[in-house]
Amino acid sequence: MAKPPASLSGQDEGSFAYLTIKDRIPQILTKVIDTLHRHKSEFFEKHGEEGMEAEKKAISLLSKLRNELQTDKPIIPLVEKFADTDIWNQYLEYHQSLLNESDGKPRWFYSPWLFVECYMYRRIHEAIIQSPPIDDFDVFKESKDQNFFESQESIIALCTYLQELVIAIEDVDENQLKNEFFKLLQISLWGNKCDLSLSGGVSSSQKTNVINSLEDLKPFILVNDMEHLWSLLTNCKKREKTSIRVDIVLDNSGFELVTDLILADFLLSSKLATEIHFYGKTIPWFVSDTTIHDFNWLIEQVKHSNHKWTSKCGVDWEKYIKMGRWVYHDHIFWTLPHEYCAMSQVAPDLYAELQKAHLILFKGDLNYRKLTGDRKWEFSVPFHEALNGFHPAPLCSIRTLKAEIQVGLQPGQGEQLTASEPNWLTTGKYGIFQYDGPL
Ligand SMILES: O=P(O)(O)OC[C@@]1(O)O[C@H](CO)[C@@H](O)[C@@H]1O
Ligand SMILES: [Mn+2]
Repeated sequence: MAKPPASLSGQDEGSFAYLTIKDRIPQILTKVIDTLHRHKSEFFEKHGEEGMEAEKKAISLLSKLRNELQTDKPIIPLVEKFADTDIWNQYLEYHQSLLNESDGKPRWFYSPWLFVECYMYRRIHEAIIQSPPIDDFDVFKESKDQNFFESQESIIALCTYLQELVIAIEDVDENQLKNEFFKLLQISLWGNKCDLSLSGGVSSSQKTNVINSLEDLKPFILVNDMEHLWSLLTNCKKREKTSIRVDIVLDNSGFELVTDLILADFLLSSKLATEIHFYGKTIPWFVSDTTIHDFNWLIEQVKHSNHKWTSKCGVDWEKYIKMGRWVYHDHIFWTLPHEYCAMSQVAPDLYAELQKAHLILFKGDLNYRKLTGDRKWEFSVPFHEALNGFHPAPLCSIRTLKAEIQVGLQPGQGEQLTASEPNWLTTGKYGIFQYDGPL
């Protein structure tokens, strides 16, 4: 197989990677520092003087980090001892070994963007865990929760839609069922527009009812493999009958997570699947990504809604978890900097888990970057090739485009878009359902 192309990186001045490292990441760091400041009295109430000292320590570590970044200092090893520390430091050494002597050390604007951006979030976590007793503070929790509350109207509309569908599901014919499946897939796709790291942590919630916009948004789906997903699941149903497992590698909490849970509920209610496995992040990640706390918190909120159909969703979701029909998994691999083609080597247990799925849905932009290695692929390279050997089970990326990477387009399609709309890759306006697996 030919060597994969070079990584996206901050070396390319003016690129989205460059602008992210130069502007967006420092902005996120500043916001984190501000969040800690604002929680000062809460830390004092909870932990007394010690809490205040911890806040100071975390802020000084984060200010140091911001300075390292802005002056393009070398990437330094992690110092604390956490479950993933050695793997991170080995990864850093590996990148060091790739450089010639004249290149110096891995640096913020020089090394692969995927590496330095993941490293930044890991260093934020390091600053927090080095600052007990506030070492379990999630610096992004507030904005994730705010996104959920600001999206209330859309959430209620979606929950109502789902419950009305579920009541009638026995009478829905095959064609209608397919139509509903496609609708809920698209809702989950456009739910990915709402991540908070793209907006530099500034609120980005869903205020309109997305169900009514689906037809208008269709032209913006650049790769649409929804039919393959339908064939795959209906064929599984015809053949296997007993168990059909769909795994969802989650992305953002708040509104996007609701759209994913609605889809997951529909898969069970329609019997297109019999069990759903979710994967979240073990540490706060890329501002809005889902941790187990966010997952449980959101279901609890939905359950206690004073809207009848919304709370019915929460009650059902909790029941699915109790029955083991919904299973949540944690794994440190998801917050490492590795491309997914390295998973079978770095996290063979996780790879083996994913192999049990009949279909894996990868939500969001960062998952796409890791699936394709965040490299400068030509737009027309087949998705299968860009996956570079990562094929645990049939899989599909459901992503709105928020980074300068896209494969599997028709010849000339990417170039045409670039000519007419220079920012098409990074605004989240376009989306894909990109499938890889047997047809
Ligand atoms: O994975 P998500 O939530 O869809 O997007 C994460 C994201 O905002 O972070 C990166 C830049 O900071 C971009 O690649 C991408 O837009
Ligand atoms: Mn995200």
